[in-house]
Amino acid sequence: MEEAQLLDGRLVAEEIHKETREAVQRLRRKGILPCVVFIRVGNHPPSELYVRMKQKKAQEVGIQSEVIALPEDVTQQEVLESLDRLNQDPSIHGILVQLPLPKHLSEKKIALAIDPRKDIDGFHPLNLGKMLLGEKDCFYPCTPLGIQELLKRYQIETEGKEVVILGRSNIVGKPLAALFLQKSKYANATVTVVHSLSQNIKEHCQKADILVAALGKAHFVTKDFVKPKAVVVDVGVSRIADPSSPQGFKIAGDVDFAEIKKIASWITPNPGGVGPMTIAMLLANTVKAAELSLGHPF
Ligand SMILES: Nc1nc2c(c(=O)[nH]1)N[C@@H](CN(C=O)c1ccc(C(=O)N[C@@H](CCC(=O)O)C(=O)O)cc1)CN2
Ligand SMILES: [Mg+2]
Repeated sequence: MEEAQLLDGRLVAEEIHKETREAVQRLRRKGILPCVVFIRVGNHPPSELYVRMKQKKAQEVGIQSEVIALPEDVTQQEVLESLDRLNQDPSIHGILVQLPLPKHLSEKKIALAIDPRKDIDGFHPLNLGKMLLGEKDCFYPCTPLGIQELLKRYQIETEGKEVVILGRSNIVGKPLAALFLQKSKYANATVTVVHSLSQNIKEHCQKADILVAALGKAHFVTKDFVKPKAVVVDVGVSRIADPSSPQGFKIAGDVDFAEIKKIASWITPNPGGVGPMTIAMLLANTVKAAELSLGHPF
């Protein structure tokens, strides 16, 4: 059997960044300079890396950005005060608080404190609710949006397909299920969400035409989970020990790529699949926020 073709997230993300750069130029001609603020709390090396990556890409597409690095022991009140100030500032279009947060901070209260019109992560309950209803004048979470966009750019149809999602996180599994259920192009799927308390996990996965692994367990999905010719999307990232690498670790996806690429029809590499798409959609959402600030309230 032929090997799976790659769903190249890096390549597609670059295409999207190019479109974003053009949109930024159009906004600049109208006197709007899109601007995003990234808030990071404490010292969490992966978060530091992801925020740096976001900032670098923002700069490349012409979006102004600022990072606010708050100490590990910042209080909930101080975070809320920073958000309040950013909400009030009309020169700022997008606000993002990098997750995960230290235990003493409430992700829920923080998501709720971001003005939904600046919530480029799409984590505010208003945006999540609107997404569930299929509204468009809102923000969808970037990883689910990136997965759908990746399938779209490779013209992989989802209509009527069995989509199985492994993992029910608030930032990937749950919103992705809502997205694929919509009555729209690159949705209209039959969606199953499988999680740690599900029974017969492997059997559910074996039925998938499109299998999305988002549980964060290195190489959990082995080839016996995958139907021949299925489309496999690998979201999870784990850092696993690797004495041969200078950092002492390497990135491992949820999927056993080497084995599954022999039976799938399409597969995302990891790294180089969903991750870059997440950042591309984030900057696209930032442009959307700047466009909405031109006077389309929601
Ligand atoms: N506020 C948010 N927090 C988090 C989100 C999010 O969407 N909003 N998602 C993840 C982390 N994340 C973005 O923030 C993210 C993770 C990974 C990548 C990425 O491009 N990874 C590279 C590999 C990089 C490496 O580790 O060496 C890849 O997949 O190729 C982008 C974004 C949790 N927090
Ligand atoms: Mg889970």
